[in-house]
Amino acid sequence: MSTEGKTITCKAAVAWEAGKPLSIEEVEVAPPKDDEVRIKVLYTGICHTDAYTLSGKDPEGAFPIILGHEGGGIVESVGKGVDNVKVGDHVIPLYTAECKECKFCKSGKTNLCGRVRTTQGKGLLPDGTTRFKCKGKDILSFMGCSTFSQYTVVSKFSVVTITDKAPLEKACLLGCGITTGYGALTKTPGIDNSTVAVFGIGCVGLSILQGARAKNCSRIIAIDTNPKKEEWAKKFGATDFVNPKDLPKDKTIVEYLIEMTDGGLDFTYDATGNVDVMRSALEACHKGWGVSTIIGVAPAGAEIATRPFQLVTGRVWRGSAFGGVKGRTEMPGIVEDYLNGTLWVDEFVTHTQSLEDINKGFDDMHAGDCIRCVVNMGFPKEDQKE
Ligand SMILES: NC(=O)C1=CN([C@@H]2O[C@H](COP(=O)(O)OP(=O)(O)OC[C@H]3O[C@@H](n4cnc5c(N)ncnc54)[C@H](OP(=O)(O)O)[C@@H]3O)[C@@H](O)[C@H]2O)C=CC1
Ligand SMILES: N[C@@H](CCC(=O)N[C@@H](CSC=O)C(=O)NCC(=O)O)C(=O)O
Ligand SMILES: [Zn+2]
Ligand SMILES: [Zn+2]
Repeated sequence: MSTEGKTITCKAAVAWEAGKPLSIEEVEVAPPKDDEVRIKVLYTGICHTDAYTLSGKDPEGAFPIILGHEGGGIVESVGKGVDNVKVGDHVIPLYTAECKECKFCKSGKTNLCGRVRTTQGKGLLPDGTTRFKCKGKDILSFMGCSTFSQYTVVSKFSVVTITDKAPLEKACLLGCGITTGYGALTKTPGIDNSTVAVFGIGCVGLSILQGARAKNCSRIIAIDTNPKKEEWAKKFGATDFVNPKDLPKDKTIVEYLIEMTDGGLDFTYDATGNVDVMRSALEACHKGWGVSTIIGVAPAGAEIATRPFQLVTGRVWRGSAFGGVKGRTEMPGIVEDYLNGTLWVDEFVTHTQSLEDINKGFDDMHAGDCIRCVVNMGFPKEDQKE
C-alpha cells in the first residue's frame, strides 16, 4: 500500500537532551512538502560530529533532535517541484546542500550553499518547520539530514541520486567522513607529488591519506596519539607514522616534523578537532609556502591561536567543509571512484549495530579500535525498496 501523501509512523533514535543516550521512539514523519523529499533510510554511519552535538558542545546544537548525517536510503515520495530525484532512487542525503543557483553555488569558489543553511542550523527545513513529531512534540532535524530515523524528509537541494550498483550499507559512509577527507586532499590546488602530514587518523584522516596516495604525494606522514592507528595509517598510504607521545622529552611535534622534512611540510591537515593540534599543524608547514587545512570541528568556545609571524612568513591557514565537494554534482563521480577501487570504503566499516543498539555504536566509536560503525535501520532485504 502506498504511503505517498500520508504521515508515516516509524522508529527513530531521538536525542531528547544533551549528554543523554539516544532513545528509540515511535515518531511521526509528515509527508514531504513542495521541494522536499522523503527518504527511507536503510543504513547510517555514526560520525564524531553526531557525538559532538549530542555532548552539548555544538553552539548550534538544539534539542529534542534526530541526529545522523551519514546515511543511505531510497526515495519513498517527493513533494511538488522535485525533479532531481524520483521515487525508488538510491540516494545519499547531503548536509552540505547544493542548489546550483545561489551566490555561493554560482561562485565557482566554494562548495558551501546559501540556500538552506540558515534554517538547517536551527534544526528546521527551509520553510521553517520540521516534519518529525514524537509524543506530541516537534522534533528538530539535524544538519538537514536526520538519518537516525527510518524515514526522514530533506530539501531537494540536500540529496543526490547514486547508482544502485553501490551497496548502501557501505556507500552511506560517503555522506560524510570519507568524502570529507578524500575531497579535502584531492581538491587541494598544487597537491600532486607534495609532502603531506595528517593529524588524527580516524575516518577523516584515513581518507586524507588515501587521497594523498592517489595524488602520488612524495611523503605522507600520519600523526596520532593512538598507537593502534599506525597499522591503519600505513595500509591507507602513510609513508611514516609519528606518535607525539613517543617523542624525546625535549622535542615538540612541530620541531620533530620540521627536522624530518628539511624545513616543514608542503601541506598539513587537522582531523582531530583539537585547537592545539591545529596550531601544530600550521606551524609544521614549510616557511614561505606551506598550507594547513582545518577539518576537525572544535567545541563551543575553543579558538585557534598562533604568532602572526607564522602567517607573515608565508604559511597559509584554511579550512574545509565536506571536503570542498559539491554533493549533487560530484558525488556520482566519488561513487565511481569507490566502485572502480580507487577509493576504499568497505574497509572503514569496523563495527555494525542495529537501530535498537545505536547507543552501543556511540560506545564503539569511543573504544579506540573503531573507524566507523554502520547502523542497520531495520528493514529486511526484501523491504529495501521504496
Ligand atoms: N569539516 C568537516 O566537514 C568535517 C569534520 N569532521 C570532524 O573531523 C574530526 C575527525 O573526525 P573522525 O575522523 O570521524 O574522528 P576520529 O575521532 O575517528 O579521529 C580522530 C583521531 O585523532 C586522534 N587524536 C586525538 N587527539 C590527538 C592529538 N592530540 N594528536 C594526534 N591525534 C589525536 C584520535 O585518537 P583517539 O581516538 O585516541 O582520541 C583519533 O584517532 C572530528 O572533529 C569531526 O567532527 C568530520 C566530518 C566532516
Ligand atoms: N555547528 C558547529 C559547526 C559544525 C561544523 O563545522 N560542521 C562541519 C561538518 S562536520 C561533519 O561531520 C561543516 O561542514 N561545517 C560547515 C557548515 O556550514 O556547517 C558550530 O556551530 O560550530
Ligand atoms: Zn560527519
Ligand atoms: Zn546554493
